[in-house]
Amino acid sequence: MVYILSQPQCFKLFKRSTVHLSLSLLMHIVLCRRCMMLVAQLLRGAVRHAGSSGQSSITAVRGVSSSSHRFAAFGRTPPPSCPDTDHPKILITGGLGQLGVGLTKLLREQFGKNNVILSDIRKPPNHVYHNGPFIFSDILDFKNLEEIVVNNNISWLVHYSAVLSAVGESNVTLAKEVNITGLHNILDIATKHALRVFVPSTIGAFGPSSPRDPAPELCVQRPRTIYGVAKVHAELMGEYYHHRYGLDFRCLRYPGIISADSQPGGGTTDYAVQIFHAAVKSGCFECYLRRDTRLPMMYIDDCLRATLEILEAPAETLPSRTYNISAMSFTPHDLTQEIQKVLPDFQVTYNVDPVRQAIADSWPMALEDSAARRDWGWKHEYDLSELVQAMLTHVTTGNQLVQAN
Ligand SMILES: NC(=O)c1ccc[n+]([C@@H]2O[C@H](COP(=O)([O-])OP(=O)(O)OC[C@H]3O[C@@H](n4cnc5c(N)ncnc54)[C@H](O)[C@@H]3O)[C@@H](O)[C@H]2O)c1
Ligand SMILES: C[C@@H](O)[C@H](N)C(=O)O
Repeated sequence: MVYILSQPQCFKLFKRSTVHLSLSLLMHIVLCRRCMMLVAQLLRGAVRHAGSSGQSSITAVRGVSSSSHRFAAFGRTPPPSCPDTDHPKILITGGLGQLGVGLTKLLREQFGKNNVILSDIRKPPNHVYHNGPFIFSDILDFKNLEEIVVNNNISWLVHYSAVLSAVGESNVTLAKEVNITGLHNILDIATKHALRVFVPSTIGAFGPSSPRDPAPELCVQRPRTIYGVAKVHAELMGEYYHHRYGLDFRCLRYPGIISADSQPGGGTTDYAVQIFHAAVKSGCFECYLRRDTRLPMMYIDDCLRATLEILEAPAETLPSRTYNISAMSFTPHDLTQEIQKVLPDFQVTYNVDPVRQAIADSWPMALEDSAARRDWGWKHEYDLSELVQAMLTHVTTGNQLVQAN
């Protein structure tokens, strides 16, 4: 005899957390699709469990249907009651931006696919969705964020959600909400649930009265953008929570990050990504910054490795909780010349955007990062020539793949 259950019937069945589902009973019922996924998870856990204890029945997970978010997460990640190893369980907010997908890949390689949950308020592309756990999370929704942290047994939180410098100047209200109110939610939840929390800061946390060449770790910070003001606020709040409540807060001031397979999200340094795509596709590029605008920059692989390194660093090696990290500094003209060594016909023209130029002029030309090198062994691998080689190779290969498909 076979029983076919509808979704509500399945919910009822699983809601009774004390019920024991025997394997023979399961063989006679056909569950709805979502519940089949849950049962598969339970069976996997039971097989592991049976291997050690010899039991052959499965206890339904308590309260499994009490929340749709929790249920969705169970469908895609192991239940919190069966952590597969001692690895941290990591949540990345704002993970669909320029940096999040790459960091997710690196952290999954290090800690296991199911231990890293990517989240954002946008719908992920198919290849991201199918690559590991993804969940909707709006950092402005405190309750939803806390529920995700608790239900998934999160121990580390990487907070990437942000509104970047140029977009922030065009929508100050949104930047205040996401970059300040959102950060408060993150710090409060991280403190309440004893999480390790990583919040990136930026060269944008310095301003025109900061020393510019190079900007040291500790100096005057009076940024002129809402993005920069929010990042100084994040640095200070994180350090305050660390000293006041013992929060394990870790922060790196990133330079402008350059990546081949992810697009920048509306910052002032975006030109340094766009230029490579233009060089490969059309052989010409119109730059919105002046040719002599020198800014600190870094290849994404170095940035993500630095992030993993500070996340893993033993607390006693971190006398400071906010570090500069640096790799190279260049102007649009320097970058053009380096690209022209490979693509001699590449042409760049300049059409300066006054908003982004004013932002860039208020930022440092270089960062001083000796504390990171001394305290936790930071070392960059990519200088300008290696960056250009890597970017041109990746962008060209990416283009060929797109054309081939
Ligand atoms: N990319 C860089 O050059 C650079 C340099 C310095 C610092 N940073 C910092 O690194 C972090 C990641 O940068 P990025 O370049 O990937 O940013 P991005 O702008 O590309 O992505 C930010 C993500 O945040 C998400 N987001 C916006 N509002 C949200 C909300 N309410 N809830 C949840 N998510 C929300 C967006 O959907 C987006 O996917 C940011 O904090 C940024 O300030 C980046
Ligand atoms: C520098 C960094 O914070 C970001 N890329 C921006 O330009 O806004």
